[in-house]
Amino acid sequence: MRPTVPTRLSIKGLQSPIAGPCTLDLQAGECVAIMGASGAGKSVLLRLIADLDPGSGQVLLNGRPRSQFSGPAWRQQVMYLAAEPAWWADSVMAHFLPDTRSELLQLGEQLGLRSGFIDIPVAQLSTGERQRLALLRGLLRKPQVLLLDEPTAALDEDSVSAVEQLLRSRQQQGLSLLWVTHSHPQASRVASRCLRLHERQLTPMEAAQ
Ligand SMILES: Nc1ncnc2c1ncn2[C@@H]1O[C@H](COP(=O)(O)OP(=O)(O)OP(=O)(O)O)[C@@H](O)[C@H]1O
Repeated sequence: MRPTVPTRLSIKGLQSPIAGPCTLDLQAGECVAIMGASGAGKSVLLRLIADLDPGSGQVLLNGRPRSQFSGPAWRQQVMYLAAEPAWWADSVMAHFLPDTRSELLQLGEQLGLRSGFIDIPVAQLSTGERQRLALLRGLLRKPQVLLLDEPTAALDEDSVSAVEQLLRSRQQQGLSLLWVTHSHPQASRVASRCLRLHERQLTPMEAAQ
């Protein structure tokens, strides 16, 4: 008998005036891609799941309702990574805990960030460098679910591969991903299932179309 994979995130009838009602189960270590036209509501849906926008319906993490978490505790576990990440200080390290410095350097190298990136003011990093840095900022907080909003939109091919490889290795450790992308090839590379958001509803689609 195959071992049962636990349900990591369970979404039931989640909706706002813009998206839903949506229902979806995400298993531990699973990646589900979400596609859909510009303006379909993909970012809104991720923000609803992260409890960043008001809505109704149920979201559970490992069977525990979101209502039992504080907002910050929920978002540390079910983390939204925006397409345009926010920065609140000039220095890179101000966005990370001091004891994560060596892991940050090692992961930065793995993602192809230039040497010394840690000491460069955030504003002087390129868009693609900041996008990778935002991903590391999220990963180093050890969430159980990452809600990824076009995480490789600003990246060259090699960096896209490096990001996909790093996330795949985290999935093997149990991290679950909801991955918004406009790229069918990427959806078929990274996801076990692909859903389309259209007219407020999520429907299954073939990843490779
Ligand atoms: N806070 C908000 N209040 C009102 N309308 C909003 C808000 N945020 C987004 N919208 C609207 O909701 C719709 C969906 O926006 P959303 O950003 O989720 O689209 P998307 O599918 O992620 O698009 P893209 O692929 O271009 O990033 C858009 O029409 C947008 O203008």
